[in-house]
Amino acid sequence: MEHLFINIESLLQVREPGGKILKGESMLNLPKIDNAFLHIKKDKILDYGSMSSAPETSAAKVIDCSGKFILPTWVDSHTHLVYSGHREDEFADRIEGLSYEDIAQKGGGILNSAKKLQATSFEKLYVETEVRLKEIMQLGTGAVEIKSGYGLTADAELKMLKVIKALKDNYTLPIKATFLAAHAVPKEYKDQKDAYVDMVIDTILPRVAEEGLADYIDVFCEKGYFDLKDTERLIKAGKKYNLKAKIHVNQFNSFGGVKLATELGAHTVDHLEELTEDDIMALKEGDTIPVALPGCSFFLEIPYTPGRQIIDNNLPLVLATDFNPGSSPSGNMNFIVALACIKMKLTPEEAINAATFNASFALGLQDKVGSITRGKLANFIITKKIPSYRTLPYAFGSNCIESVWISGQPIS
Ligand SMILES: N=CN[C@@H](CCC(=O)O)C(=O)O
Ligand SMILES: [Zn+2]
Repeated sequence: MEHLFINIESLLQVREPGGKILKGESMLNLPKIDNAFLHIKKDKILDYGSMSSAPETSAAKVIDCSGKFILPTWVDSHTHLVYSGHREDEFADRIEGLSYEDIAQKGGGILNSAKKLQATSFEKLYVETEVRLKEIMQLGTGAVEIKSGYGLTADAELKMLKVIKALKDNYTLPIKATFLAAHAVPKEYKDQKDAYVDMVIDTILPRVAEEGLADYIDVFCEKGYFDLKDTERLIKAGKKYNLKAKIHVNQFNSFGGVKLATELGAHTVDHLEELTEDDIMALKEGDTIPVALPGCSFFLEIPYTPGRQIIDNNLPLVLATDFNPGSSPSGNMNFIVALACIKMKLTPEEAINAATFNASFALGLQDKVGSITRGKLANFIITKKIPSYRTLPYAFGSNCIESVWISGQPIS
């Protein structure tokens, strides 16, 4: 099946194949073609250009896009989409003055979600997660990373990863799975953190690798969770199974995790709300990609990742939702792009680049998604009739999306 989209007000993020991740000033450039056409065949982008060179074809269904913009779907490179139940009570506790740390200390937080998830069947967990996956696709996400980490036992971690595997099998959007058993020390291992890390490395990780259930390994490197030594052990253990590292780091404290992760060649470092000059230096010395999660800053009222400073240091930046029940219960990438502009002072062009093209590199999906490029997946957003693409972050609470296409099909 072929589709030809014509009279597109502006076709955004148009790039030739083989580009590199955007750093510094290059993030300001959002390449576009005004008054454009887009031609797709089956699940791929076949061609695009200005309307003056639009093909005359009877093979394609023609769709008029006058007044509308087309851009690649968002790439959400950091989510915890698999969870069971919610944590609204903790939300209310925080409104009454408790901090995220206070709640975790009383057995809430990640351990609360782990308790719920351990008691939930695979089938129910799949259904709960699928609802969220469908929701984020409607919101324009066309590739996503999903983590384990609310299991914290071999069985429950594998259950989570199998839910992700089932979603990979049942949906055409690219999904990457990340193994995050080192998300919190479970109650059963209280005061025996080393024994828990041993168990993760010696028992769960080999099974995860053997069954091919993960693409990445992650650690919550933070005071009260996992320290530098644990993080190093887990990154090195993942490497033995060819799992690159994506690390939760510097969410509340900066104590050397960024330097360690970059030196060990982590693929991404995510959060970075607390970032020192030394951390910036470490990022500049390596190839590790910094990922900001402004939904978490918004929801927990903690500092925003200094994205402006990261870009001004000629580094790349990626934006993601961190969709999870505790610190960011939203998978709305449109809101993330708006927050990045409003709170982190990114320009709309920088924010869109961080949430599409650069984000595809954070998942190793740069040959498949992230831009309008011949041969890439036909995963794109058609906006409503809006005055400018800058309306997307500007009208932050409005739904500017008319339809979302994944693998050459409109999703319903
Ligand atoms: N910080 C660690 N993990 C999640 C939050 C987990 C939770 O509160 O359930 C995050 O990325 O913010
Ligand atoms: Zn997270």
